[in-house]
Amino acid sequence: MAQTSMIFRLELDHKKVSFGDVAATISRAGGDITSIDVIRPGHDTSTRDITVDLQDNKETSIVEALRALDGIKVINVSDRTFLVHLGGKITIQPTLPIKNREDLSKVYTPGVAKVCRAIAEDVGKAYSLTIKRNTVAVVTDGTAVLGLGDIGPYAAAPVMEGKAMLFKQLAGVDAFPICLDTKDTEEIIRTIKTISPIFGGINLEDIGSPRCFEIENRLAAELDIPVFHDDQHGTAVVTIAGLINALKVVGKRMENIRVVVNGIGAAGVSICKMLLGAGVKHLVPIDREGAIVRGQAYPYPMWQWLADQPQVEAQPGTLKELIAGADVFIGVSRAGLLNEEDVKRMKPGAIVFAMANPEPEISPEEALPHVAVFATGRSDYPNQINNVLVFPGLFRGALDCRARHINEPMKLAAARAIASVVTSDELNEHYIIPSIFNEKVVNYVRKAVIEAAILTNTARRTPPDFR
Ligand SMILES: NC(=O)C1=CN([C@@H]2O[C@H](COP(=O)(O)OP(=O)(O)OC[C@H]3O[C@@H](n4cnc5c(N)ncnc54)[C@H](O)[C@@H]3O)[C@@H](O)[C@H]2O)C=CC1
Ligand SMILES: CC(=O)C(=O)O
Ligand SMILES: [Mg+2]
Repeated sequence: MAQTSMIFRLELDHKKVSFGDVAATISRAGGDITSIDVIRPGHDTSTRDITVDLQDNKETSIVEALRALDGIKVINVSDRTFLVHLGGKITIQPTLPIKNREDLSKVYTPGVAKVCRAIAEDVGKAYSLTIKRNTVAVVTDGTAVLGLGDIGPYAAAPVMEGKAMLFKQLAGVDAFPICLDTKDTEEIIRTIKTISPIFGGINLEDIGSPRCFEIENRLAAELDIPVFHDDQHGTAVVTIAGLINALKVVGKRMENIRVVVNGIGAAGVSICKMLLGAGVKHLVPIDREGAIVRGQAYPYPMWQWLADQPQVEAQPGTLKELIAGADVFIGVSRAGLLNEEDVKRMKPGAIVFAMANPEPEISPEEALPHVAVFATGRSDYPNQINNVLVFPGLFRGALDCRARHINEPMKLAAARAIASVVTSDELNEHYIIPSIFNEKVVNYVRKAVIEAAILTNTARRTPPDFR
């Protein structure tokens, strides 16, 4: 259950109730008071805002317990998570003020016309004379939002705004959320192509599989700016980074481990591909109907591709059956699919990455006593394996060198760069992956991505610090 923070605005009648009673009541009902603000002091009554950390499901019991106290009026309850979303989370700022007519005639008509003509003569100038060189579209159709599923384009917006904030804060990239009200593959491709002139890159987000594969492949082939489906490749890159370091902790090698990947959708397919590229020889991909088995026929091209790989096991079975004897479990599926009995049957030195968001495949409380390394996609536990470690630095690098594409060598370089941020002195089972607030991450990823882009001839420009 997720931890949240609420503000309870209370009016206290001092003749009937003390603040000590209020604090004890909140604590008994499962809340942890983190701050108190006096909104209206008074001799007989006072109004206070009490900020409380609590489990998501405890709000009602705290309100009921407070209402049951004589002398307390609950005026308002606000969820701090909702408060930070009021009015949205990003804005657009001009780069210079328009103070007088002269400024106006330069940034807008008539002066702007000669800049327009210059770009019309040479569209490459869009990179130097418009926002294109630093702007990325974060595009979704709202069909696979976190692990919440098909919640639609309006409900997807807070996630896309969050990604845009992270792009800006972590890497200085201007990202704009675009939530499309269509699930039609052709319409999505056409729309993204149509809006692409102003963007230097396209970050596809939370588009359900299998449509996401065709959308990304077609756009990458038809556009000359990088197109990157974050849930596929961002997730795969950060997973490989985490695995490189987790294997060092348990003293195992890629070639010898048996890896179960559960959820062969957008993230799962790309993770499986990168695992094979990284040298894994025993792979068990599993979806709802059980294992994807070597030699069988499947309706989706990506599943068929997996079934044709020699490293994929030929053994059918369910997740519960096939997790026995695994060295590594990687979950990019749904909440709560495993229990402690399942992870107990893994090999000694087990590594579990339960990455479904917002709730993992198994809770840390259940898994931790039985596994050597445990990670989730969440920010409130150690070892956060989340694609936020990837997309800011990766796009920073791709934009800075004007990469045409984001290719496999660039992704592998990014994974190794993220892993290398954790030094051998720092590495331990609770610290296999750096924090997103570690300032080295974006710089290391950017550098590695630019080097790989230059080496693979996909860079169209050498940034000044690489000359
Ligand atoms: N930590 C991170 O950075 C990331 C985590 N994720 C999480 O991974 C999950 C999947 O995301 P996507 O791949 O984008 O979604 P998706 O919808 O493309 O794929 C999900 C896959 O899981 C399968 N699945 C559903 N229930 C299952 C079950 N009981 N057993 C086995 N497979 C099952 C579905 O059939 C589908 O193939 C979500 O919870 C998402 O939040 C995704 C991207 C990044
Ligand atoms: C982190 C992310 O992109 C997801 O859970 O979908
Ligand atoms: Mg996502």
